[in-house]
Amino acid sequence: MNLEVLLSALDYSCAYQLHHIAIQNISFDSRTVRLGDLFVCLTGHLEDGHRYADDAIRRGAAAILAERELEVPSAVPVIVVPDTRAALATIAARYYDHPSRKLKLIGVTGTNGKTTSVHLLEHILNRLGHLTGSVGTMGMKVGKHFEKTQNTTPESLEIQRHLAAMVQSGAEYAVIEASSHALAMGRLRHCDFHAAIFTNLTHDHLDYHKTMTAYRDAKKLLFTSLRPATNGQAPFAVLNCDDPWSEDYASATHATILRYGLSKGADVRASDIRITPSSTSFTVTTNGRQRTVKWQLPGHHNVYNALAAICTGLAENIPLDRFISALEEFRGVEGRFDSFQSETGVTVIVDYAHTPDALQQLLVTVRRVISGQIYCVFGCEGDRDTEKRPIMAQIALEYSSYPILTLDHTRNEDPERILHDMILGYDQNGVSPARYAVIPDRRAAIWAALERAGQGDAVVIAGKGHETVQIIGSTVRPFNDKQVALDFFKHEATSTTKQKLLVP
Ligand SMILES: CC(=O)N[C@H]1[C@@H](OP(=O)(O)OP(=O)(O)OC[C@H]2O[C@@H](n3ccc(=O)[nH]c3=O)[C@H](O)[C@@H]2O)O[C@H](CO)[C@@H](O)[C@@H]1O[C@H](C)C(=O)N[C@@H](C)C(=O)N[C@H](CCC(=O)O)C(=O)O
Ligand SMILES: Nc1ncnc2c1ncn2[C@@H]1O[C@H](COP(=O)(O)OP(=O)(O)OP(=O)(O)O)[C@@H](O)[C@H]1O
Repeated sequence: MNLEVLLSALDYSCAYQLHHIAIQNISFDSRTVRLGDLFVCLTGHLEDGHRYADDAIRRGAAAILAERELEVPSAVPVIVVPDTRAALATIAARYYDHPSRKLKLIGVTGTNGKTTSVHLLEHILNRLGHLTGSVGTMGMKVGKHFEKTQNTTPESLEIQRHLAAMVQSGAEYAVIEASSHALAMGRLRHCDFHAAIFTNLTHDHLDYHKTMTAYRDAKKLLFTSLRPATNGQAPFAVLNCDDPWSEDYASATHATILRYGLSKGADVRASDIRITPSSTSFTVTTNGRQRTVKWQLPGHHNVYNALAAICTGLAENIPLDRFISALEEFRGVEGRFDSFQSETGVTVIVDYAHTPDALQQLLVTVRRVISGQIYCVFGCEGDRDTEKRPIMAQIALEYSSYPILTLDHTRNEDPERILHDMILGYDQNGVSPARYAVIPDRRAAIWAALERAGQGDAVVIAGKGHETVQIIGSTVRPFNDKQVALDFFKHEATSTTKQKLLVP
């Protein structure tokens, strides 16, 4: 694409004429630059992309987009803008020809439930014959094409590339997770949202946002970026009316609002919720109509996820009965309440709960279906929100029979420090060490819980869900909670067989 055309929506300064330069591609990582690319220097948390302009030029960059003049070795134009991250979003949308305008783009935001909601909507829309694409924690998907994503909500260039791939594949809907980091960093600028869904706002990410108000305001950006009515279709916002933060979002948007929840004022309301070990059922009331829903996803929190999806179906004029039938077939997302029972009658539940609210919802749900002991193995991530650590440990103590505190990804933080933060409240409140265990090695912690558990008990392994690695310092080692639990039972079975063989 012609560079001057690409930059036409930006205010920039540059000592060179640009109209004769054609660029092949855009990159914000020098390591991926190829001949003829435009390299965009981003200031990161660890590195400053401006330091890599030379590297990008060595690899063939045709031009550099930066926030300041740079001494570059050859006659490569340096284009200066005040904010390269904002500029990247603008040119990415231009480069891919504004793909979000050609899709019904649905954004899901909230502390918990984004991934579940995106997968649920994708499943239902597909079942009803609509082609969709999705982006989130589990990756980017359109049709049979799948790509891993580094972030829940990738950088703007990646987002626009994914949306363009969806348009190319003929998708009608794009359903994407809108993380608060992404909204705050402007990764979703120039995304023309048709709908915004809010799940909930509870304690998380205060390392980044510092205050709950700033965290709320980041999410608000999704509601202020809903597009104007297009082709006679009004944008809509779906809000959880049982969450007090919802009204802030209601007042921030011009879109049609649909509210869901258990309270009387909800447009889509659930009542008569029954949770059994194998299913959850509830009654949905909307527009004076009632319908019973029975599905496999456990817990009140998943009832909320279902209600948010039903609001979306209503706003899209999808007949309620058809929508609910498709919803009932949804089997959940890998690593979210992923459970199995051992031959010895122990229920193992692997779940991605890594926030205080998610952990509480999880343990409350487990208590409803398990009458025996509940062993809860979990850790808190290093280099992330430290404030939530003692809160989560307190929740584990209150809602499980026996917490086993262990490590999650420690990243560059001292593991001792993380565990110290977690048990801070226990120490202050004089909790007896007999009521919990601290086993830093995650594998040993999971095995210790499984060794203690007997028939009718549950072992809840929280925090890492579907993940397949554990990051300790700069080492990324393969690790999957479910596999570790399965290994335990395999080991048990082999040692029992060996013992039998040894008995004369
Ligand atoms: C802390 C943070 O937000 N980091 C994000 C950031 O990376 P960074 O700032 O650390 O990048 P950096 O390493 O400092 O490098 C700065 C720039 O120099 C460039 N560089 C660097 C080295 C080199 O040799 N050449 C080069 O060009 C890099 O490509 C980058 O453009 O920019 C990267 C590219 O966009 C992101 O992938 C990365 O997300 C990391 C993985 C991350 O964990 N982010 C978290 C905080 C996050 O955003 N999470 C939310 C979800 C959270 C949730 O809901 O649970 C998300 O949406 O993912
Ligand atoms: N609506 C909800 N309310 C509270 N907790 C929920 C809700 N939905 C899911 N959870 C809990 O949060 C965990 C993570 O769910 P999910 O992956 O859907 O959320 P997420 O918002 O995508 O999380 P992340 O942004 O960290 O990837 C689940 O395993 C479950 O324990």
